Amino acid sequence: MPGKKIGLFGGTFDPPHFGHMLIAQEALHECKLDEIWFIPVSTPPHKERDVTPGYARLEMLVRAIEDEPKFYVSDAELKRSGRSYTVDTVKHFAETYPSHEFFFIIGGDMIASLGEWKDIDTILSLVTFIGVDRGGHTDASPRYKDRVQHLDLIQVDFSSTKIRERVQESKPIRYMVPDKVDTYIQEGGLYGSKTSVRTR
Ligand SMILES: Nc1ncnc2c1ncn2[C@@H]1O[C@H](COP(=O)(O)OP(=O)(O)OP(=O)(O)O)[C@@H](O)[C@H]1O
Ligand SMILES: O=C(O)c1ccc[n+]([C@@H]2O[C@H](COP(=O)([O-])O)[C@@H](O)[C@H]2O)c1
Repeated sequence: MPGKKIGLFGGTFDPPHFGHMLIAQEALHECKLDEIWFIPVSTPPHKERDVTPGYARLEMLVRAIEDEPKFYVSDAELKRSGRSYTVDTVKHFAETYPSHEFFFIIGGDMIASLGEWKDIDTILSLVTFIGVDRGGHTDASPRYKDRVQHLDLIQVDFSSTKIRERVQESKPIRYMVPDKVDTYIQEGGLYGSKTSVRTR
């Protein structure tokens, strides 16, 4: 298989939103990547709250990327039990696809915490980070600066937290998430949504 430039995009995606999609598209274009692989975590390494079951987050991602031929979803982390450490994931992909070049996309809020990631030196030997501005957080510690490529994007102040809150408050989330994700949330009663079954 000829070598490709792959942007790995790990996240909780609870739910996926247009902030995620915009970042993925911009990284693809600006960094001249061939594909983006979205990787939903099984259990987030640094978040303590309960997350929506993996199968539902995976299904939302599959629906979100359906029309974009260069976007893929990987269930590599969902298939592993325990916390989803990035080092295990990038080792798995580097071994499985030795001719590919891997990048790992992260929001600005995560860049500053790279020093706390499990086995960060191994990760840095296998991927280059693509860091995207988010609410003014952008700086990597000097130790990792030359391994993080910065992408200056239109900033979208969306978060999954905000979307979950809006659903809970019965506020619309249209134009914040892909329509198919919105439908999945409403039909499945996710995040406390009151299902709007159209019967009279
Ligand atoms: N609007 C955004 N701008 C820049 N980066 C983002 C944005 N939303 C998410 N990201 C980044 O995408 C990755 C996955 O994010 P995640 O799935 O945890 O979404 P989130 O919106 O941060 O979720 P939550 O609000 O539940 O913490 C992380 O690296 C995060 O920093
Ligand atoms: O491996 C780690 O130590 C580590 C620590 C914090 C975050 N990550 C990864 O960063 C990605 C975004 O995380 P999150 O919590 O914002 O969804 C996701 O793929 C996590 O597995 C990884």
